Amino acid sequence: MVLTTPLKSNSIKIMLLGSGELGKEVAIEANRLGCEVIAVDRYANAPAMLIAQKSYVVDMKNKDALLDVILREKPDFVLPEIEAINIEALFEAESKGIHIIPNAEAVNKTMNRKNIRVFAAEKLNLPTSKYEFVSTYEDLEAACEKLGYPCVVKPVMSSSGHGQSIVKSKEEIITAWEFAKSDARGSADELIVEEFIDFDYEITLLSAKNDEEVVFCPPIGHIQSGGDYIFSWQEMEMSEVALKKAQEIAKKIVEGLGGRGIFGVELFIKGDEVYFSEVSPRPHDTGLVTLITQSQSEFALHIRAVLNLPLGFEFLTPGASAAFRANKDSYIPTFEIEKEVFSKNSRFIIFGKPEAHPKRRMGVLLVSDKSSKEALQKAKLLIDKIKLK
Ligand SMILES: Nc1ncnc2c1ncn2[C@@H]1O[C@H](COP(=O)(O)OP(=O)(O)OP(=O)(O)O)[C@@H](O)[C@H]1O
Ligand SMILES: NCC(=O)N[C@@H]1O[C@H](COP(=O)([O-])[O-])[C@@H](O)[C@H]1O
Ligand SMILES: [Mg+2]
Repeated sequence: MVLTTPLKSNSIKIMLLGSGELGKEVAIEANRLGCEVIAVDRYANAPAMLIAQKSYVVDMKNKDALLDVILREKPDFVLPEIEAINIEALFEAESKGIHIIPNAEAVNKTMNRKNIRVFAAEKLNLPTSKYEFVSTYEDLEAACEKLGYPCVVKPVMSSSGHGQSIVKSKEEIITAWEFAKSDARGSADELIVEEFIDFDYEITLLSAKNDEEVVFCPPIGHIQSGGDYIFSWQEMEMSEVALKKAQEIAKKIVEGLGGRGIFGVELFIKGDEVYFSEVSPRPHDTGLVTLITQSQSEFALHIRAVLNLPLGFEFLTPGASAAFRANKDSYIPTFEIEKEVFSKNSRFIIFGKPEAHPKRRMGVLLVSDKSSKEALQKAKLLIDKIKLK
C-alpha cells in the first residue's frame, strides 16, 4: 500500500474546534508528529489550549466569527471536537478548499439527531429504535402514546444527555418537554421520541478510517448516568454474531459518512440483536480508556487517519476508565488524590479545565488489569480516592 503522507513538511496546521479533554489528547498526538496545533474554544485556557501553539477564544456558534478565524489561519485540517459549531461556516470553509474532518456534510448529519437517524435508518437501512420527530407539545403526547412507555425524549441538537429524559407514563410528558426546552445544549425546537431499547449492554465501536481502509478497535462497554458516561472498559465481551453485526453497521455508517478520522459508533446490544444509536465523527469520551489499553489510542489513530497514515495498532491489555466529575463549583480546582491511585496499573489524568462545576468532567482515571471486569472493579474503588479540595 502506498500512502501519500503530508509529512514531508513539519508545518501541517491542524485547527481544533473545541479544545476540551478529547482535543487535548489529539493535540498531543498531533504535536508528536510535528504538526502545528491551533486550539479554538468558547473559553480561555481550555485543555487543548495548554498544548497548542496558538489559541483563539471564539463563539463557535457564530458563523462570521468562526469563519474569520478559519480563514485567517487557513489550516490544512479543521477537526471539529464538539457538536455545537456553526455548520454554515464549515460548509463555506470547505468550499474554499479547507479540509474539514471528516467532511462538512458528515458533521452536519451527526450534529442533528434527525439527520443522522433518517440517514442511518431510512437510507442505509440500519436497525434502530422506532422513532418520531415532534415540534409541538400535542405531537409529543401523540408520539409518546404511539411508541409506548417507557420512551426516550431528546432534543434533536444537544449532547452529553442534556435535555434528555426517559418518560415512564403520560403524566411525565410535561416534565420531559420542559426539561428538553430548558436544558438542551443546542436547539430544542424539534425533539426526537425514541422507543426505549431494554438492551443487555451498550458499546462504543471506535472505527478509524483513512482513504484505504476502516479498522475497528475492540468494543468498549460503558455505563451512563444522566446521559453522560461514568465508566468504560475494553474489551467488552460480546457474542461473535453480535460483534460481526456491530462491525457491519459501523462500516456502513462510517463509509456512508465518508472522509477520514476516527468515529465513535454507539450501539445497543440485546442478545444477538444490534441497534445503531448514534455516531460521533471524532474521538469518543468512552474511548479515553484506549490511552491505557491500546498501542495507538483513539487520539493517535484519529491523527493518523487525518494524515492518511497506516492505522495498525495492538490491543495491549484489558482496562477501564472512570470519569472524575466535580461535585461543586471551584475556580481553583485542586485535587486530593490518595496514594493508591498511583499504583503500577493505574493513573489519573487531570484535564486542566480552569473551572469546576457540579457534574463537569475534570479528569479521568485509567486502570489496566488481567480482565476488563477486574479493571472496572478497581476503577470503581479508586475513583472514590480522588476528591476536589
Ligand atoms: N432509545 C433508547 N433506549 C434505551 N436507552 C437509551 C436510548 N437512547 C439513549 N439511551 C441511553 O442514554 C444514553 C445517552 O443517549 P445518547 O447517546 O443518545 O445521548 P447523548 O446526549 O448524545 O450522549 P453523548 O453525547 O454523551 O453520547 C445512551 O448511551 C443510553 O444509555
Ligand atoms: N460527550 C462529548 C464529550 O465528552 N466532549 C468532550 O467534553 C468537552 C467539553 O467539556 P465541558 O462541557 O466540561 O467544557 C469537549 O470539548 C470534549 O473534549
Ligand atoms: Mg451518545
